[in-house]
Amino acid sequence: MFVADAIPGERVVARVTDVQHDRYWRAETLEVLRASADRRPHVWPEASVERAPEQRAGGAEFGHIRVDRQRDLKAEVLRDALARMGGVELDTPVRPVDPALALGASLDLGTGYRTRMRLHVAGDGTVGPYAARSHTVVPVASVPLAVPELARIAPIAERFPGARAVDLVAPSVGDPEVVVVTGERMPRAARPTIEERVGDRRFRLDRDGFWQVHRGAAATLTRAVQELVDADLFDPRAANLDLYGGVGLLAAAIGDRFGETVRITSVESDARATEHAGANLADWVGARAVTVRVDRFLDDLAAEAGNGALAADRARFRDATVVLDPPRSGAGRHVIERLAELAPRQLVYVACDPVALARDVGLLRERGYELVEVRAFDLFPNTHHVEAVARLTAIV
Ligand SMILES: C[S@@+](CC[C@H](N)C(=O)[O-])C[C@H]1O[C@@H](n2cnc3c(N)ncnc32)[C@H](O)[C@@H]1O
Repeated sequence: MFVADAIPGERVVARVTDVQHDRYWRAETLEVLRASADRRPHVWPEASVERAPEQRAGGAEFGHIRVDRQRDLKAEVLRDALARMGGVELDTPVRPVDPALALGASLDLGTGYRTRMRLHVAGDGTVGPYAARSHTVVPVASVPLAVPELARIAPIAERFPGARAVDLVAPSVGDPEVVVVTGERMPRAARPTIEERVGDRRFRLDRDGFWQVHRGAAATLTRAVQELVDADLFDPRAANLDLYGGVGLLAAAIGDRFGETVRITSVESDARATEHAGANLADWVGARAVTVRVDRFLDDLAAEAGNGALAADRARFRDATVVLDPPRSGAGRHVIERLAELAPRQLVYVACDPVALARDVGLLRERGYELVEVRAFDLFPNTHHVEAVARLTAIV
């Protein structure tokens, strides 16, 4: 039974809300009878267990737990998923974002870190987050997970009749913005762009395009990918890949680590992101960005191989390093099978869902890869989410 708003070991009164699944049910806490020593006042008063469940703001479902216990719980989920689905026994601590990269976020409270946040709009124009597990808009007096400059300008007391949503965006370069989403489609070329800085490097992207949410996330993942790639296995001339590449963040991480001669192709399905990636990666003559779904890209490579690709081409993939950073659902069986056929030397897998990662690790282990190392980062404090970066190498 998954009991929302409780902590393992507590005694609570809970209401069962979902009995549709064979293997688990869901419930929500109504009252805490014996609290855990790790319970604290919720960081977001409107999400507190003292409110009726349907009036609790969603998006901060761990906010009632001390932050170090939150990390332990996430580490347990990762360990359990890797054991059950990946077939690997591995203890991976979940690390807080390095304070030097967290730039003002509170590591003790897990607040002040979100550079992106969506407020939803109710029928009467009021804005707020959705209540947990529903589409009811909950009015709030603050947005504590947002970076301070967004928290200051969040129009939580205003009304936006007719709008679909209100997006808050705080890029690392320039001013924070409030964007009223109306649902009208803007011509591609007219979409506003923003700039993000990671170390000394700048990335351009659409204002509503994908970028890592935590203020320190892009730098944390850049560093993790750079440290996890095994330099002895890295060949700058191989057909290196950055799959699900967005605007080129992780291809640039590889480029910055291994120098200007690096060959790497960033593969991304969103055409606008790829256009930006092309420009963001201009420092490397051997870097390119292509707009295509990863499964299609790998299918085409497989078809070429079937048509008698040159041995030299096949070797360029076998010598390659592949970074992949798929959406929450993970890469999945088809992509993993195709990747395993190309047999690159090493994979660095960036995952925002430990269960999808564990499933894909299991599939890769059945196809000649071993899991060498996993690092996990608390890029979403006060939520159940955790980011993990794994290195797998081909067993020769
Ligand atoms: C988690 S983001 C990672 C982006 C980038 N690596 C970064 O860190 O900024 C996943 C990206 O994959 C893209 N994407 C989703 N499904 C895809 C697919 N089937 N093929 C290619 N790209 C896809 C999304 O548009 C998004 O940019």
